[in-house]
Amino acid sequence: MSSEEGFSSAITDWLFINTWWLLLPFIMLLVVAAFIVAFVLLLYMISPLISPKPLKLNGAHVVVTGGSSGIGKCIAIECYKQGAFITLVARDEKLLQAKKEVEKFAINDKQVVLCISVDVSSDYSQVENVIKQAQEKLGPVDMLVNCAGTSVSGKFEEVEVDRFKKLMEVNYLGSVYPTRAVITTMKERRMGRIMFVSSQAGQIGLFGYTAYSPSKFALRGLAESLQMEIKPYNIYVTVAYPPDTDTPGLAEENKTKPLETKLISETSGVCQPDQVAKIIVRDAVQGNFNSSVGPDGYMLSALTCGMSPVTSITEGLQQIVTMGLFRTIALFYLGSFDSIVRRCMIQREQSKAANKRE
Ligand SMILES: NC(=O)C1=CN([C@@H]2O[C@H](COP(=O)(O)OP(=O)(O)OC[C@H]3O[C@@H](n4cnc5c(N)ncnc54)[C@H](OP(=O)(O)O)[C@@H]3O)[C@@H](O)[C@H]2O)C=CC1
Ligand SMILES: CCCCCCCCCCCCCCCC(=O)[C@@H](N)CO
Repeated sequence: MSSEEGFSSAITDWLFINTWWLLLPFIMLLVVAAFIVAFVLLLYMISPLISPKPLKLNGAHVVVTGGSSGIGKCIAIECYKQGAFITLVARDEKLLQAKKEVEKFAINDKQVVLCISVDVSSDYSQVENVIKQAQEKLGPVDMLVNCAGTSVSGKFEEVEVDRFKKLMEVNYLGSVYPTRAVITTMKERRMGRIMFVSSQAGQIGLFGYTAYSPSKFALRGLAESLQMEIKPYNIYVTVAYPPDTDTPGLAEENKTKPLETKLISETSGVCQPDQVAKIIVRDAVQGNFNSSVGPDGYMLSALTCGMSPVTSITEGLQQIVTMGLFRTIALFYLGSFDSIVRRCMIQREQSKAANKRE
């Protein structure tokens, strides 16, 4: 080996080592950049999962539509027990009786229950006016509970055609109007809670609920769209999906309920309104998008979560893990609902035939 060759290989070695070292900062830069990208992606993924700060009910102004009876009245009582100021909204004289009942649960002598008589579904300017009056008396609304609602059950062709419109007006527009009336102030204050009381029949369409279910499904669409708009303003929406609940409303509905609807609804039993109210208020205070009652309610909510927002990491994980299992269980339920409907039909036809023979 000549001395010249030895010299050039020494230079190449030297150059190689030097290039290596020259590259090292770039490699490190790449690694750091990759970490930053991964971190930002992770933050991006979990950002919708970060739970909001709970709302303090003590001293808050809570408006409850449908607050003169059933679930609404119990929600008002639950909030009053935690120190809230209440506005009860409904149409008729049950209001004054309800006011007295709620007042029994005062925890301090400053608390007030205000009653407002209005039909939440007929005229927006009227609703806007009464909300203004309530805000003048008790301050800006911190939480709006849209609970005014009514139901009709019956076979599609037997439900009066007017009823389809009426239910959309009361259950859907009757929730749009009060929400529209409070939203601007809530956005200005960058705080608030809006609750919609849907129903398990707003997650699954059932025999006998062709008029009622759509009006409750509609609330979910409204809630999802609205939540995306108002989340940056720190306002949180909750949709509650209660099962049958022992209220004057249910008693009225039961008078004309088809046997099929009764048998199918029995699956998730009958709840007490005060228990339902406790769960709903807890979820609204925490800012949970979804509020369900009981094991069937839990399964239905996981199963129908679709593209609805999540409010905790555990909720998201539970949905991911349980989806397939719950769908499998659901297929059995659907099979049993179909067989209830078929059995009822056969029985009816047999008794009709027997009546003819007589
Ligand atoms: N009970 C149940 O099984 C279930 C009920 N739900 C839902 O929960 C909500 C409450 O139900 P529930 O407690 O049983 O009902 P109730 O019939 O016991 O009470 C309904 C309340 O809404 C008020 N209301 C009805 N229509 C209007 C209107 N147009 N304007 C203003 N207020 C009105 C009523 O007062 P007034 O008549 O004086 O106006 C009353 O205060 C409803 O939306 C219902 O669909 C959901 C799942 C199950
Ligand atoms: C894994 C899947 C589980 C599936 C469980 C399905 C249970 C269905 C029961 C539906 C009950 C509907 C109650 C409607 C209540 C209502 O809104 C009216 N009473 C209002 O007056």
